[in-house]
Amino acid sequence: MSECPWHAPRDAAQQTPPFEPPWPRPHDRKPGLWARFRLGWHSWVHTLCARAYGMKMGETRLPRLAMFMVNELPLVHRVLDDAEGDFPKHWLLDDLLRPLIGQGVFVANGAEWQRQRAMINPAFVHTNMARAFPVMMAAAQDLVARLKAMDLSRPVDVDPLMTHVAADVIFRTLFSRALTGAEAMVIHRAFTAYQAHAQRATTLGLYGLPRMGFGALARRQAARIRGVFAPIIAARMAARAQGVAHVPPDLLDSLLAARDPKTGQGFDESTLIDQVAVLFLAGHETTASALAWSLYLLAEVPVWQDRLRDEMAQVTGGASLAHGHLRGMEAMRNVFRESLRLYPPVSFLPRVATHAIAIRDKAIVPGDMIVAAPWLVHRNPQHWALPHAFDPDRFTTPQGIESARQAWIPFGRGPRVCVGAGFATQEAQVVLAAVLRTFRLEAARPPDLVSRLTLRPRGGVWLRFAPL
Ligand code: HEM
Repeated sequence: MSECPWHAPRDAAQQTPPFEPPWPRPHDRKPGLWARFRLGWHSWVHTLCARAYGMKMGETRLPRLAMFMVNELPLVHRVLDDAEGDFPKHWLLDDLLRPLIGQGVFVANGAEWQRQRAMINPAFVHTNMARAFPVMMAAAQDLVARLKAMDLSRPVDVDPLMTHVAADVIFRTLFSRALTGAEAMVIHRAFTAYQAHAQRATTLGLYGLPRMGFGALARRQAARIRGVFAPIIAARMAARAQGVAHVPPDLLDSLLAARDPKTGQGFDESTLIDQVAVLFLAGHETTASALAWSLYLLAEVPVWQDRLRDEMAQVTGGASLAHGHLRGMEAMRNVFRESLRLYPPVSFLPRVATHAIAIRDKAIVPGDMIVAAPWLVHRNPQHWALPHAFDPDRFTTPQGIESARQAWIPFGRGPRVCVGAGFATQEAQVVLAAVLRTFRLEAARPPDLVSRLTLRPRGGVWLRFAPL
């Protein structure tokens, strides 16, 4: 049997030592309350000490909150798989996100969550893979055109470019039109500022301190983001009221047609904007971050760029990418998986205890926060060999496949698992393919990172692009 080039055994010269991309070095000892406040003001992963990465469960007491971090797999699974509703989403998420997404499906709990899901589930037909493929291709081609039009003699920050392409994909899926450059800029800037203000407002709240206007600043940025799509929704609702149908129907149409199975009621305008905001934000911010990190990792390890180009050539035979090719692009999927492992865009999943419960030796009381953190689970040496190293091939070994099943949770797991995982993976394949087929990448400098609502590069991801 001839050897498949992208499953070939690793070339020792190329892979040893494996590349270890930047991550915040942990503290030797758990920082004290004031140090945690100062560090957490910017980014929660910067508060972690070395022991946290291998611990089974940790406890942190803040003035307004007791927080338990679960890191042992059975506990992580118990919290996320929660069938009894013992661990619904924590109010902290609601606090962080309400100005942006109201009480949309991402933060709702219990019967209200079930009602919203029943209403919006039919709309997910628009995120069907074959249907979404041409939309993704069009957005990826526009990205390449934007790159070609730039001055490539200098390093380029791919962070806003990835926000643009990911927001463009979800915008086209929702509204059947491309996102403009001006809209993309508003969204990127406003969301970056929103994350900083919301994080500060919440941190102050957790320490029992006044919010010093950060809540109002966050609300202002949220209004700028919602202002991008509110007029589109209002116009579509007005047209519908006059009997003018949008052809062909898109995700927004399906949300407009959604009905509560019990009452037959649709969404009112403000709740509809909330749901659109959930899909828009959940659907692009995370994917944009994952794409920026994927490009950075590929830029640092050029041998992986070559492997992906070889894989594409093999699978497509040099033709343009078709939906049917994606299945065969396993190395590409593994690069994306590894990027999500190292830099999970949703780095912590906060839940709240609804009743008194003992976990290990901890007595948890109602209202305590229980966190499962993809950031820690993905870097726990008990689950992953060389956990801080970039090694997409780990997903092809029996041990890696088992780790992926148990300890790879970038999309969460259980009843609240991400509904867009397949969509995001396909989108990543399409965008990475379009970039790698056109350019050779080189990292200009290692990026810094910051973890707030999402884990993002700080100060941009600066790469050099050389046309192929
Ligand atoms: C790399 C990209 C993505 C990542 C890493 C990601 C991650 C996640 C995670 C971790 C959750 C669960 C949160 C929790 O348990 O607290 C989630 C939920 C969700 N995601 Fe994603 N997501 C991505 C892309 C998308 C896309 C493309 C869409 C839509 C097209 C989407 C829509 C949603 C929605 C609606 C929920 C809430 C589901 C519910 O609670 O019923 N996500 N996502």
